[in-house]
Amino acid sequence: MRHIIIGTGAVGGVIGGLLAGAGKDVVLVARGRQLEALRTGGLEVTTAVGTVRVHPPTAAGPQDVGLRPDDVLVLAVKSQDTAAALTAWADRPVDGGGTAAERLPVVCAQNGVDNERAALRQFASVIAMCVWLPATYLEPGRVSAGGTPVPGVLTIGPAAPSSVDADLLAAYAGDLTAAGLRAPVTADVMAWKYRKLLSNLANAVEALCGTTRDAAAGELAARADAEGRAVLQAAGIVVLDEAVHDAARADFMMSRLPGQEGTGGSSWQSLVRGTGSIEADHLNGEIVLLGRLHAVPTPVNAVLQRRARQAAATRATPGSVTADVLLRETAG
Ligand SMILES: NC(=O)C1=CN([C@@H]2O[C@H](COP(=O)(O)OP(=O)(O)OC[C@H]3O[C@@H](n4cnc5c(N)ncnc54)[C@H](OP(=O)(O)O)[C@@H]3O)[C@@H](O)[C@H]2O)C=CC1
Ligand SMILES: CC(C)(CO)C(=O)C(=O)O
Repeated sequence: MRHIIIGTGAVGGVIGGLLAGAGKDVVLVARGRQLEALRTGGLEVTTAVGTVRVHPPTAAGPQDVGLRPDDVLVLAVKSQDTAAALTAWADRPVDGGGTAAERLPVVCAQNGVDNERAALRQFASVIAMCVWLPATYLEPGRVSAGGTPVPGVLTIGPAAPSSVDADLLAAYAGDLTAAGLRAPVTADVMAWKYRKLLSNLANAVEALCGTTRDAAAGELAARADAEGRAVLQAAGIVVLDEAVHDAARADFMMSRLPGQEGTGGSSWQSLVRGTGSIEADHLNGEIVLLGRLHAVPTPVNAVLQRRARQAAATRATPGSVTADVLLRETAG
């Protein structure tokens, strides 16, 4: 099996780097300064276990890769970049005949719940991954993950019934496990991802306010979560049972590494890097969309979605607005 990591940022870098460090066949797809750094110095991955530096082959896009029947396409771009990435890879020929969309599995190593739907529109075989991996893009060529006792827990399963061969899923989980990650396989992975979506509603709070830890930011995050739960219930969507969620998380700490305590999650990192876009349309925006479809008001997620999008577009840094201001806006 060869792992083609499409989007070698924080999550893609950690997963691809650990796989390469374990001797697995990996191709790192990246762009800009990250691609230059990977080509000149390789990729450094630091976890609580230690640091590895790996030098797998790199690619700027599908034009640089001769696809093989044993390839797995691992989508690790932010959700707003999913459609472009899928379209770029879908119609590429695979050795022996057929296209990537017909023959190769896609793994959505992403937050949110709409990447799988986008992938299933084009690819026949889609693996969903619930990513518990506190990963940081430190600088070009360097990433880290602070989870303990393993860097991350990556729960995987078919994104749609019968869309994934069971042997392939087991082999993929085996490679992740060999890389030092935990990779439980489950038939109800989308229920795990909807539960994770609820946690990720606070990503925008952290990015906008710089923290989720003070009282007002905590209240904002709690209200976003309550709206999310009401919407998912109204939509009849199955969310992972809280007891199962807590048990699965019991011995796993989503910590940051020493010296990186001041860093934040993926949306916070988007603002710090000034990438100009943020994932809120696919996180808080998913709740807003479902709220509209099922007539459940979502004022808190709507404010977070709009404010996060504006903050990214104006290159605002984390902490540009207080939670009190946002709470007042949600009141109308
Ligand atoms: N970071 C974390 O701790 C966690 C993140 N996640 C989820 O994982 C996903 C990835 O997040 P994260 O790793 O933080 O994001 P990053 O922004 O760190 O990494 C994504 C990378 O993909 C690159 N990219 C985008 N489009 C393409 C493309 N078409 N071809 C090649 N490279 C591309 C980006 O380049 P550029 O910078 O130029 O845009 C960037 O380097 C998101 O869904 C996120 O929510 C889930 C759990 C934890
Ligand atoms: C849970 C968390 C915050 C881990 O970093 C995450 O999923 C993210 O950064 O998007």
